[in-house]
Amino acid sequence: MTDVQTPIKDQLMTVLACQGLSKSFTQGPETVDVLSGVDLVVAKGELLSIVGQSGSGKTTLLQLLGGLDVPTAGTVSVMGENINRLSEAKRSLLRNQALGFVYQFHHLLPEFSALENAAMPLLIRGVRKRDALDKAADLLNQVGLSQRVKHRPSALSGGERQRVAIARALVGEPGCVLMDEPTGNLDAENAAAVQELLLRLNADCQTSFVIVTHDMEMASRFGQVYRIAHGQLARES
Ligand SMILES: Nc1ncnc2c1ncn2[C@@H]1O[C@H](COP(=O)(O)OP(=O)(O)OP(=O)(O)O)[C@@H](O)[C@H]1O
Repeated sequence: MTDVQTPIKDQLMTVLACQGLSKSFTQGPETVDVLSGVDLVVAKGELLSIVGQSGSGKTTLLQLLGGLDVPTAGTVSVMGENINRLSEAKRSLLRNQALGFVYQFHHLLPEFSALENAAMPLLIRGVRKRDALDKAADLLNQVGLSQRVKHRPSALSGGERQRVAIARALVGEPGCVLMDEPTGNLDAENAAAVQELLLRLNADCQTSFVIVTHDMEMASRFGQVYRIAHGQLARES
């Protein structure tokens, strides 16, 4: 289903969009309005970073954009499909094919190796195991983990686990990758290598990136900077 309010040209170019997105959390007698009517359009090949104070709603927005949480109001569309109107099975398929994720908790599968974890989106998609593992090995190499492919998550450091999650997010060549503090746990050298990899993929494959970061230097390298404050998302001038 396509969004009838969006012109055809924009639909073709838009990989991810939200309109009037609101989210409130209720705990006991208190309701907190975290997001209040957020609009965002991510075009194919666009690099975009989101900054804001701790607790301002950055992670909440990424969760909603990735279809991992349900908005109180508003819509999220991925490749023109309103994800909250899809069945769970169709939403999972669309997420697998169109999006990559690096969230703060990396959700690596503990019983699988780094290589298998990184290959997981392709294995789920039904890609031949040998091809999936080869592609995953290439990405792990690019994030500096070629010596750790057989390790399980429990035998990896926090930064290494983060890099496995980055390889997993990129392995399926999604149209758009959502990243929550992707270099937060990394030393300067590895953070720089990851940034270069993301920028290269953006240039070579037209991958779009939405990156939440506290690092203003990284934000400024990642295209347009948006700031969340008081439930609103605004472009930094
Ligand atoms: N499941 C939940 N139930 C209740 N409140 C929640 C829930 N998830 C988030 N919140 C609240 O929503 C607000 C925004 O949280 P969020 O994690 O999106 O902030 P953030 O900008 O990502 O912060 P940080 O930079 O510290 O990671 C916070 O005040 C948080 O307490």
